[in-house]
Amino acid sequence: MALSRRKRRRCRALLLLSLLSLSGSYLCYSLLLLYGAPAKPERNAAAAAAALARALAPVRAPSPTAVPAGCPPAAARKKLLQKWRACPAAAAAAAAAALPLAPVAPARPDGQGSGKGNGSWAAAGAPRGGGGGIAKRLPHALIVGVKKGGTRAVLEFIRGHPAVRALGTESHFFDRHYDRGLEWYRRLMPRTRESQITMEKTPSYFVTREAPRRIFSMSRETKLIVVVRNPVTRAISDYTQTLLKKPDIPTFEGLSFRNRSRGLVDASWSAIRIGLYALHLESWLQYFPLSQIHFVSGERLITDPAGEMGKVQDFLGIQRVITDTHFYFNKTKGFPCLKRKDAGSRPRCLGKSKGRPHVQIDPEVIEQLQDFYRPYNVRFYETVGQDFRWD
Ligand SMILES: Nc1ncnc2c1ncn2[C@@H]1O[C@H](COP(=O)(O)OS(=O)(=O)O)[C@@H](OP(=O)(O)O)[C@H]1O
Repeated sequence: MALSRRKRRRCRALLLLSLLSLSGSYLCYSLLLLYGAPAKPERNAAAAAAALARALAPVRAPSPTAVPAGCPPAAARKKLLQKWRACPAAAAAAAAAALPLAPVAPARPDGQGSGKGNGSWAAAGAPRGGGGGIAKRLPHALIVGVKKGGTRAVLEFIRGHPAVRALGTESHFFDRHYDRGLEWYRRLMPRTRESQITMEKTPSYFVTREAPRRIFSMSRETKLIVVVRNPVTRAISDYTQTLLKKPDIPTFEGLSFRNRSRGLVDASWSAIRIGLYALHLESWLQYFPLSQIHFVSGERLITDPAGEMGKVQDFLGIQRVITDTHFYFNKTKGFPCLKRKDAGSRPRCLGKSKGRPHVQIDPEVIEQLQDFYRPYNVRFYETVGQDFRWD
């Protein structure tokens, strides 16, 4: 009798155990079904391609249908831009939703990258190569453009931050030297602690078709900075530089137009082509969400360097260390310069090739080019959710 009671107890225990294991398996399967559903990257990629094609096809006559869901359509350009400013989160969300791969950096409320000081850099983007101590690491953030936008100023200003180390020269890895391999690239970098950000700037990346894919394959977490400037002023700056190197080149007007009287602009000339920001941005948005790209206004960088650099620091997720106290306006140069660090050191202005006088251009030519760029600019403002006021 006592034995059969023991047997019964054992049976009950066994029954209980089987029930528990069955419930456990059921719970696991439910969780798998709930969260583990495989993504459909091909469909997302196709949707991204379609969304981008829709957004960029009517470059000459921007259509309000390009406004993402959540932002009411508007007919007038000004209104359209106001709407975008009113719902930047929707703009960022639409851009992110159209992308083939999920964004890594958390979106800021203004749709411009990660939140201010949101934890250590290492947490936001693990350094690659070299372990935890002082080592050369692949860049976490890149200034990818644009040529003559003010990229040197941004790099020189940000490298004054103790959490940033930057390569001083342009490596041209992702456009000219990609075949040398990532290890070659890494070796070019300055040594950093794990908590520091490694940066590099090469402005030609922005217009290099393969650059977004290559940078993405280095790390999808790479933060991208683009310094943009009125495309007409940028083109004149670019031309001024070329003219100094090759004084025999044709005039700016001659290179800008295929037929000036008919207003046919030659967009195959690189000085003009680089300024078609909306078109170049298309390639980047196929790989990176808008929240991972920060746009610096080249104009505000001159009038309010601390303000623009504050936003760059927020984007990088580092403390606002570079502030008003770091800058002074150098009247002789006509540009902001970095203050002396101590009484013995010299104030630091950028070199002679930065902020030089431009070649004089006929105001009518400037107006024609402004007209040419206007729809591209509008498309660019719409895509990034910011009005750079180049008109
Ligand atoms: N603080 C300060 N000092 C000097 N220059 C400044 C500064 N901030 C922005 N800029 C503008 O930077 C323009 C050069 O842009 P980049 O550095 O991107 O040129 S480059 O592509 O690396 O050649 C340069 O263009 P130009 O004025 O045409 O020379 C400047 O207008």
